[in-house]
Amino acid sequence: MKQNPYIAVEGAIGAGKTTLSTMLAQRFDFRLMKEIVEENPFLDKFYQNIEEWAFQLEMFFLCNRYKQLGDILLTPAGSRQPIVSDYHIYKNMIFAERTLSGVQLDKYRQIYHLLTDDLPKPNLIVYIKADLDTLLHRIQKRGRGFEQNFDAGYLSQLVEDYETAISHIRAQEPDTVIITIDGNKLDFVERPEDFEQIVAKIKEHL
Ligand SMILES: Nc1ncnc2c1ncn2[C@@H]1O[C@H](COP(=O)(O)OP(=O)(O)O)[C@@H](O)[C@H]1O
Ligand SMILES: Nc1nc2c(ncn2[C@H]2C[C@H](O)[C@@H](COP(=O)(O)O)O2)c(=O)[nH]1
Repeated sequence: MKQNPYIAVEGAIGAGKTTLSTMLAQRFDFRLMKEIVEENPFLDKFYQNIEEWAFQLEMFFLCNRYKQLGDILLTPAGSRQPIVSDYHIYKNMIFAERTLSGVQLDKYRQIYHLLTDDLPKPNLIVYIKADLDTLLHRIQKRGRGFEQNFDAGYLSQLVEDYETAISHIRAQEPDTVIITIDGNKLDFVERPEDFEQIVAKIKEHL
């Protein structure tokens, strides 16, 4: 990856994406793209009734991510700052395939492809792979009101969905480097040496 570095950090809810991407942006002096969570008007309602609110929520995430990425990525490549983002655009499909069905999913898929097919993709993905217990613990630690009493079944399905999605990206985007890190063992928050290990792996591809 010599030109236009664009790193996306991915992993299931609570894996540490925002934390790690913030640390990486600081370390490499890259532009940080963080998704909007607290101002999302549908998340609270969604967790109270997934079926009722899923379409509005998925569309909101899709439009926000498209706007945020498009504003930055659809500028001439030469003038673009290196980027680290706490999501990959495909995250939309991971969630939508889980929360939507029937006509709504069909329409969502069409809109997703229309909006995102021409967006430049990251050249490097850091995939934080963590098991259910670790994720539940971190979601609790984060302490967002709407995520308390989190449905372990939903999260467990998402953990599997992420595995499938990473395999899909590996097949569809063969030029993308994917670095998988063990989110159960590596504690980049508390142990500087763990963070340095991740930085060193990324540097091999910069
Ligand atoms: N490797 C880690 N070790 C310990 N705590 C972590 C680690 N990564 C994240 N955390 C903590 O877990 C919570 C969720 O992290 P966050 O970055 O918000 O995850 P995500 O963006 O993937 O949902 C935060 O409170 C964060 O400080
Ligand atoms: N149904 C969806 N939920 C989403 C999506 N993106 C994020 N989220 C939820 C999951 C968390 O409760 C919260 C923050 O996400 P993190 O992955 O940063 O923990 O928002 C989505 O596309 N669909």
